[in-house]
Amino acid sequence: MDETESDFFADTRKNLASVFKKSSSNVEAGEEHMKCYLRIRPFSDAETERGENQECIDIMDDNTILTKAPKDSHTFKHYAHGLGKTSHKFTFSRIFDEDTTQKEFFDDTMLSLVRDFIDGQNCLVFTYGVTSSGKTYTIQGKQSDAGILPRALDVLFNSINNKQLYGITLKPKMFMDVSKLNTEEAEMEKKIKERIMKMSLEDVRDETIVLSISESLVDVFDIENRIREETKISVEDQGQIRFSIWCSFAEIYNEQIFDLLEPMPKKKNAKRPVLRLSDDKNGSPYIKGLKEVNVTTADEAYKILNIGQRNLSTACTKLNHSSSRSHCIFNIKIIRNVILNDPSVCRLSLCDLAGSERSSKTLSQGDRLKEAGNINTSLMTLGRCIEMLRFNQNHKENNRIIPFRDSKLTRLFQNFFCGRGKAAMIVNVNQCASMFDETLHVFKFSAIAKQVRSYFKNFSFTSVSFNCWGLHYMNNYKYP
Ligand SMILES: Nc1ncnc2c1ncn2[C@@H]1O[C@H](COP(=O)(O)OP(=O)(O)OP(=O)(O)O)[C@@H](O)[C@H]1O
Repeated sequence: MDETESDFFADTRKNLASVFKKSSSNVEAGEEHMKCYLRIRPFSDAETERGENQECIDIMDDNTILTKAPKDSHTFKHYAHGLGKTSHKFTFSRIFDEDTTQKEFFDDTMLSLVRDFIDGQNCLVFTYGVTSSGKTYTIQGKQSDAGILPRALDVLFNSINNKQLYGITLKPKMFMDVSKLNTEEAEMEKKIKERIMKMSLEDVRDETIVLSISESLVDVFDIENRIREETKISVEDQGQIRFSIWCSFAEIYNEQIFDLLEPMPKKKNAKRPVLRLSDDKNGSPYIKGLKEVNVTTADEAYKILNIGQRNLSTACTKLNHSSSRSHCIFNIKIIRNVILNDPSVCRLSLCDLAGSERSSKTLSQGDRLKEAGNINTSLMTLGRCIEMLRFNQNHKENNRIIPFRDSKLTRLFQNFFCGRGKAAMIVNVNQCASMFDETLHVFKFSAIAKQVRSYFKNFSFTSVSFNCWGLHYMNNYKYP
């Protein structure tokens, strides 16, 4: 190659690299402590009547609370026997009191993550708290007052509205790969979507599992009348880009994974198909066979959420009639198709964890006890992973194995904790005196979690390769 030619290629490479860089993603690589938000829910009338308000939680400022053990709690009794303390101080990235509206909560916590997600970052948000503490209310909310998930969907579609990829030509696969679809495959995808969208209440009527439909979902199919989030994030600086959005919804129940977009089996005693975890070529775990549905509007995505919610198995416990006994993970994937570039994928996962209380509190028996045991196993594993992550970050020379593989939940979270995304935790609490000991556990868990640093990379930029005029660009990603 003579000098002029090599100059030409060098210039071309430079130009393309700048196009590539600009249009692929705006998110910088970095490191930050995992955001840990506390949301305190108001007392219900019944709780007030029962005398649950004993001023156990005192909000000192935007970041600090002081807990005071009520007289009937184990914590207080231990103290009376000379063990421990009656009051503890905890800090959070931000504390939201009982008067915080859904809109305020979304704007101050989730909106920046949605911005990162639209810019190409993988993000995980999970709620942690005892049963009836407001986890589902925070994620899903009500039709008239949406939680962070429907609002995130609105912001996403408001932002990419006129920049959607036409037709179903690409589909996400595995953790964050993408495949090209031929005409037949595209037709198949359309049919799968039509089938899912047609699912209605009738499909779950015969179900033998106890199903409890949350009050927030009574009018789920009156979607046109829902209140929408109007915020929009500009994508103009992302160059010539087209977006394609895909959703999936999974449930982990008794350490088994189910597709919430799979119709409930009609026959009595028929079992729901169990899905398995698999690793992609980068070692990233993903749920094999989980249906991913192409959605073109926020309303479609919202309908998917509600269809999945209807399929969700719930068990009645003494504490909360409609208490959710499973971990539910709603995934949104964006395929970013940039001119001169291979498509790339980023994902936002929102996980509504099962209640963190111990089984004795919920008077669980038999199957319910097994259920509660498994919930606690995965939450305990999550606790151990978070503790080990913190240990490893403070002992770089003496790293220990993080037990991600000990539960399905932690395997799925693994990527977000290991440099392939950002994670944020929402701690939900009620202020009931009778739940104080359990709530204190939640605070102690969050005290460790908030010390974990998340390393994140601009993954969509670093993992993409492209070919042009014989040039080949490939960036190998090294995990921190
Ligand atoms: N911030 C809030 N403002 C008003 N009501 C709330 C708030 N948070 C929760 N609630 C109400 O409290 C009750 C329990 O909330 P929710 O069902 O979200 O709890 P949960 O933590 O998801 O429980 P589970 O783990 O059993 O599913 C619901 O009736 C919900 O509407």
